[in-house]
Amino acid sequence: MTEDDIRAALAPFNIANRLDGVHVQGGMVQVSLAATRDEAAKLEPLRREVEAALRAMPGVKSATVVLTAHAAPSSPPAAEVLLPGVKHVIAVASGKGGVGKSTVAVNLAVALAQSGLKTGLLDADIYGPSLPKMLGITSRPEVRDGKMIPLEAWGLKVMSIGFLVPEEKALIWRGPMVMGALNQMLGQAEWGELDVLVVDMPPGTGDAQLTLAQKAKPHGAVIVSTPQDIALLDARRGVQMFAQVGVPVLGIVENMSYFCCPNCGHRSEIFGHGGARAEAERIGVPFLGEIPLQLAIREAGDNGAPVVVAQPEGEVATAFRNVAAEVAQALSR
Ligand SMILES: Nc1ncnc2c1ncn2[C@@H]1O[C@H](COP(=O)(O)OP(=O)(O)OP(=O)(O)O)[C@@H](O)[C@H]1O
Repeated sequence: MTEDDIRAALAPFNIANRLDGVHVQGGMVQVSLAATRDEAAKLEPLRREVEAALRAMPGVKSATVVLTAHAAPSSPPAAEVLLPGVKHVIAVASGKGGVGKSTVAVNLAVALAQSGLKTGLLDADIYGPSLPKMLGITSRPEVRDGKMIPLEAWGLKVMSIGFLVPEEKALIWRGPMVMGALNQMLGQAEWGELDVLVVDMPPGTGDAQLTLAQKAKPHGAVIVSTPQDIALLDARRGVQMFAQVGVPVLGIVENMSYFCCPNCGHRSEIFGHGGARAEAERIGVPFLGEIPLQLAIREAGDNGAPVVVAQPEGEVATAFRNVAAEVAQALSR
């Protein structure tokens, strides 16, 4: 049980701007929250809630949360200065797993880099960090002066939770440990100056996703969905989650939109077609484009060279570049 574990456990409470001190010793925890005298009574229920949550953590023998009666610091919350050199953070998210979120995140990031923007990619998918494989990265980041140096691939700076924990173990990590690792990648990696950092979010709309959305403070989110009804329902939840934390949705991408037989050219709409465009119109967010279901996309991902690199002139690369252009334009607005 470390200070970082406690800080990570406190993340969902969104009290970073009040955190005045965290002390941990032998399973005993004390947390101080800054509050003016006038605020103390109002904050008492929150104080008790935080204390109860800490006491329920495995490994915590005792926990006390105190309100320190002086002015709350006026500096911005810690999360806002986690990435000082990064101009824009974009979250790529999906309401459900397996819809091609990581594939879109990788190709979007490479397309942004190809357009001349200094781009980073952060694989925050705790349920299955797949970006190192998709980018052909086999090494691990160096640590210099206590900071991890992101690896470079296809013009991107890359960090992945997969660098910090073996893929098969990510799932069984406890929440605080996962948040600790994500904090490390957000705050203690040497990202340097970046125009855009693309964050591949864990699929779904649970607590981990919400906390991460708050921590990474994205300037916008891209939601990936297939045309299928069930995936669209989940995508809608994703849009709602970002609205809850005040992150604008830059748009929806429809992945696996259609399939063209490479032999006869016949077009099949395996998961339906056009659902994401209709959904985007319904909820009033931009529709960013359609990506077909194509063998080349899967092969490129498995071979460690994203399709925008492997087949830069192809239909799919063009579709990804159009999505990147829309995203870059939305950010510049
Ligand atoms: N348009 C596509 N055409 C062909 N294969 C695709 C396409 N999009 C994704 N895939 C393949 O589908 C599989 C799942 O994709 P991916 O890992 O990107 O999904 P995900 O939504 O990030 O999944 P998870 O929820 O597990 O993180 C991968 O093997 C990928 O190569």
